[in-house]
Amino acid sequence: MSRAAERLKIVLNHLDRSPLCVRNSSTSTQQVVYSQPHALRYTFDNDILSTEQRLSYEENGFLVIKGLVSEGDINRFRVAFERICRGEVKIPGLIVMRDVSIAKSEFIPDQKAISKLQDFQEETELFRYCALPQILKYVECFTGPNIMAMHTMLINKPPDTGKMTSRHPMHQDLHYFPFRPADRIVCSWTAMEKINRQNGCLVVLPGSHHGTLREHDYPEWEGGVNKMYHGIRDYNTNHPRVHLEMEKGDTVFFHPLLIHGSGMNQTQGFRKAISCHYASADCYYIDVSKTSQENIALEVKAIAEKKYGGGFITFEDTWAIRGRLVQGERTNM
Ligand SMILES: CCCCCCCCCCCCCCCCCCCC(=O)SCCNC(=O)CCNC(=O)[C@H](O)C(C)(C)COP(=O)(O)OP(=O)(O)OC[C@H]1O[C@@H](n2cnc3c(N)ncnc32)[C@H](O)[C@@H]1OP(=O)(O)O
Ligand SMILES: Nc1ncnc2c1ncn2[C@@H]1O[C@H](COP(=O)(O)OP(=O)(O)OP(=O)(O)O)[C@@H](O)[C@H]1O
Ligand SMILES: O=C(O)CCC(=O)C(=O)O
Ligand SMILES: [Fe+2]
Ligand SMILES: [Mg+2]
Repeated sequence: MSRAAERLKIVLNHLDRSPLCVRNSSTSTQQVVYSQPHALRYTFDNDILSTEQRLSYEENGFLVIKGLVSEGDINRFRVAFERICRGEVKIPGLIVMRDVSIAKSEFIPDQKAISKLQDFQEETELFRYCALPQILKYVECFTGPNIMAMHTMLINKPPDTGKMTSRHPMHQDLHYFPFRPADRIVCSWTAMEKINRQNGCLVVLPGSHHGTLREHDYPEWEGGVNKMYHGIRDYNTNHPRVHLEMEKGDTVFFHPLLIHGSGMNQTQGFRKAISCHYASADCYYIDVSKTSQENIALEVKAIAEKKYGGGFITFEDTWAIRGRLVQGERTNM
């Protein structure tokens, strides 16, 4: 092999790209096949993940860590959530969502049932979740050392009213994000109680993160769909599914292209989970106009304008305003 080809091999090897084809100057095109294990593009090696865990995330697009968040912390998040439900605190930027079947009904037992809190970055107690050292340790394996908490949620999936509106359609979270690269974004999602098929656990399509971002829109569901619950219309229903049944404190980290959703809550309890989407602060914003993300960008812009007035806020701005640095330096986002 020529010196240049040798160097190219070293550089590309460093960039984790294999196998590759290089032109050998002296003879014809030749195939260079590496003998090292398959290149890892989704994770960094910082001594937290075992090789098995790295390979599993690379292959499946998610990783469950058992018992990562303590009972004490979860109980504190629950107390903070209930104070918000009772209207005892006013948090700037917080969005309180009710299930559409309740919001649109005149005959409801509990007017106050809250299905989701969104954007709790200004609520100190809940936001503590996003900065828990044991969570950030894992997040760093996916994002690298400069970490932004971009989106926060506490999901309180209500008992289904019979209209199946407690379901969350199959989707990719990247649909909502005007920043890239996707591989430097990760969601952490922690069960605040035992979560199983009965109360509507997460359902994932392992390996679907290897695909591209798909078109999303409201599903055609008879009983109605919650605002912004877009789904993928034509995902492969034969793709193997995994139901992530989890115990209180178990945490799943997953890639923003992983196709996932959650089932109907067939119990009488409110199924609770807390989550944060992180991105490397080195990510960059993209303009999503005229892409498949334009539909969600217009919806989010409309909500921001209704809340804050204007006409000057871009979809990217709505993210830059909400994002908070949780580790390292705010280099770009
Ligand atoms: C500067 C920063 C600005 C930031 C703006 C932020 C905008 C929100 C960003 C959301 C981005 C999501 C990113 C997620 C990334 C991860 C992927 C997660 C996927 C999701 O979970 S997306 C689902 C979450 N969706 C939302 O939170 C939607 C945002 N919420 C809302 O728009 C409002 O809360 C809502 C739902 C419209 C309720 O508004 P409100 O005005 O408070 O409620 P009213 O009771 O007055 O009802 C008005 C009107 O809306 C109907 N309604 C109420 N609830 C729902 C519902 N859940 N689904 C559908 N429709 C609903 C209600 O019946 C009324 O209808 P009318 O026909 O009577 O007018
Ligand atoms: N406004 C609300 N909207 C949605 N869920 C709520 C609201 N207030 C409380 N919750 C949640 O609903 C669930 C049931 O609350 P509820 O007050 O009925 O019972 P509890 O607090 O578990 O027990 P207790 O009977 O001692 O009050 C709890 O998990 C609570 O976190
Ligand atoms: O049902 C849930 O808890 C998670 C739903 C979800 O995937 C999301 O909000 O992005
Ligand atoms: Fe999601
Ligand atoms: Mg109570």
